[in-house]
Amino acid sequence: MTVWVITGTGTEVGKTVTTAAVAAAAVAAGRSVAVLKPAQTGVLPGEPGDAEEVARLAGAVTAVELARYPEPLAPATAARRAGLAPVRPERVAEAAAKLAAGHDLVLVEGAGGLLVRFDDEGGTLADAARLLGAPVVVVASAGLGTLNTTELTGRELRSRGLDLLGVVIGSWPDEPDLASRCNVVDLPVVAGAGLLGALPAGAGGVPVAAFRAAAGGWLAPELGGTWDADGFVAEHAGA
Ligand SMILES: Nc1ncnc2c1ncn2[C@@H]1O[C@H](COP(=O)(O)OP(=O)(O)OP(=O)(O)O)[C@@H](O)[C@H]1O
Ligand SMILES: C[C@H](N)[C@H](N)CCCCCC(=O)O
Ligand SMILES: [Mg+2]
Repeated sequence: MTVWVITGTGTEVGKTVTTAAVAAAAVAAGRSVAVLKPAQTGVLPGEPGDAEEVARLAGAVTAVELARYPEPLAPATAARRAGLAPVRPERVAEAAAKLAAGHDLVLVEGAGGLLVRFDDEGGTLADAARLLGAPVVVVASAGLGTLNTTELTGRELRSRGLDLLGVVIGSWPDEPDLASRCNVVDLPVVAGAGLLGALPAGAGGVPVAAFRAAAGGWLAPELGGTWDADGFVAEHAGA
């Protein structure tokens, strides 16, 4: 039973669509998969959250959300303002471990970036990853600005004794600019870990059959796919 924590260099970088691609590749390989979204914010009761979006895109996965809060804010802030109980890292770890007992692969998607707080005591996804002893995948943006946020995230993971599996570019543009093309070389260097995939921009919006058929081609073997980092860099690295 494997647990991977999926964080990002921020919000809207492509964590959900990357989680869905990893789940889809695992399901295609005959593995049982669960996705856990500890704290979903910015959605109302009845609206689909990230866990449901992963299930929609990836197919037969167990989708679990521990709490949801109406305002599109950090979970700690949203919980406080809603007068609702926050999610604690200990509960996240407990829920993930329980899912791991019944699934080959458990994917835990954070909210926003690594240090976004679940609660007002400073509990974060990093604390849950530590409790689980689970490695972490960082989803990063492609363009200018990503080197700083990726290096900061990698340094924080290592300072906490967490294992950084690697970096996935959550949305690779159709027409990558110079910074994006240079970043494919520099991202693994500043992260101190390999580039493990690149999802094409808009991947979350393709028909699900196409998503499931293509997902493995966006991810490196370390994440269950066939994507070749060296070939991608050779094709796109900035001239
Ligand atoms: N089905 C879709 N169709 C088109 N665009 C989408 C779709 N799903 C996501 N996106 C876009 O892709 C980008 C990344 O969204 P995504 O939900 O993956 O971010 P995230 O990192 O998971 O954010 P969060 O911190 O809220 O979990 C956003 O700009 C979003 O609007
Ligand atoms: C609402 C958004 N889609 C995410 N669910 C929460 C992102 C919190 C980011 C907090 C911050 O880093 O400022
Ligand atoms: Mg998400």
